[in-house]
Amino acid sequence: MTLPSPALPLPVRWVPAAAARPAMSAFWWHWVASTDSLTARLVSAGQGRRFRVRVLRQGVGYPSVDEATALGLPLRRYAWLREVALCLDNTPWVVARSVAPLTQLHGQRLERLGERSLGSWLFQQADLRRGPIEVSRHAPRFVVASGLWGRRSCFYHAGMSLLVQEYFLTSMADALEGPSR
Ligand SMILES: C=C(O[C@@H]1C=C(C(=O)O)C=C[C@H]1O)C(=O)O
Repeated sequence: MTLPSPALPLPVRWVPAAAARPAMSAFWWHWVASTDSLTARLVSAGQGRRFRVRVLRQGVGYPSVDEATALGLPLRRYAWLREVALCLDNTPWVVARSVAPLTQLHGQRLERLGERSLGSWLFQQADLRRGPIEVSRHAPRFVVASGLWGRRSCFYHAGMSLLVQEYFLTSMADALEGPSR
């Protein structure tokens, strides 16, 4: 019998936010279920700490199976991928990975964002729609730091869909004196 290679990542299991709520403190529910800009919320919660988007990785690649499924994209189709750490005073509070099918970009040069927040651009788009928020307790592959809750949702703008996954780190709970769940 051949065992699956340990190098193959397990797919991350996502559930609707409401299904995760009983296991979540009110503190984290407030962060996880919010549908406005996380960037804006972090700036405000930072209380004068300097907010910075640190780009960890950006470019063209293949989405994972669960990412492709969330976007309704056939497997092995190229996408634009962006992984960032959202930092306050240089401490990462959230890590995020965004995935957009290449064929839907219609000339949008998202790499030009650089260290500007994707959220601050997205939330300026008048036609922006956001799909339902899903939650996971399992750290996705792109997260190396220890985290508490992950969430994801798709944004839709000008014929483009963009899956945004955000993982809240223990450093954020520590800084805000929030609970660990
Ligand atoms: C979607 C938002 O944008 C945030 C900023 C990101 C970036 O710059 O890559 C990625 C995900 C989000 O955490 C938001 O602010 O709500």
